[in-house]
Amino acid sequence: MTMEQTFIMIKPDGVQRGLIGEIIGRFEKKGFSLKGLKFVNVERAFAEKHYADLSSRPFFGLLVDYIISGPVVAMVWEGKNVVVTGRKLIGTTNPADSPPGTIRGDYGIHIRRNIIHGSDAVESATKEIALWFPEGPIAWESAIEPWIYE
Ligand SMILES: Nc1ncnc2c1ncn2[C@@H]1O[C@H](COP(=O)(O)OP(=O)(O)OP(=O)(O)O)[C@@H](O)[C@H]1O
Repeated sequence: MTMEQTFIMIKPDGVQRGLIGEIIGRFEKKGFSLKGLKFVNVERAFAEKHYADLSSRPFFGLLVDYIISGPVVAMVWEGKNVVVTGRKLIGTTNPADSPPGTIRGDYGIHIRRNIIHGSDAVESATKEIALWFPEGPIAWESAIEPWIYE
């Protein structure tokens, strides 16, 4: 069975605040499967490419400054409806509108420092995974899959 994949990034504030384990734990405990993981510092040009769709927005420069301000955790997660469900685990862009129980609702306050990124559609997930993981995700099958899906 080919499963949907999404690109998830723990932003520099999430790393600095010690939320890596918490965030990975939420995706893991939900039943999603980790298919790629790297801890990296990104260069300005790379961050601009990742956020190219937002280049005309007034906050673009500060967004790029923020993303390159410290290391990030780049991940590929796999599972049924992982793009949409992953965004639900994350919450809405502004943490103030994000209910408790979501990652941004539980841990964020400021609209830019919202801890985590998740692809917003299957097509952007494919693009972002190719950008961040040109070598391709890791192919493996989790032994607990039969306990998560029927
Ligand atoms: N009005 C704003 N002011 C400042 N920063 C913003 C604003 N809107 C968005 N951002 C920042 O830019 C990022 C990308 O914005 P986008 O509209 O794609 O939101 P998102 O899809 O919820 O977030 P992401 O793409 O990071 O998952 C946001 O996560 C946030 O860090």
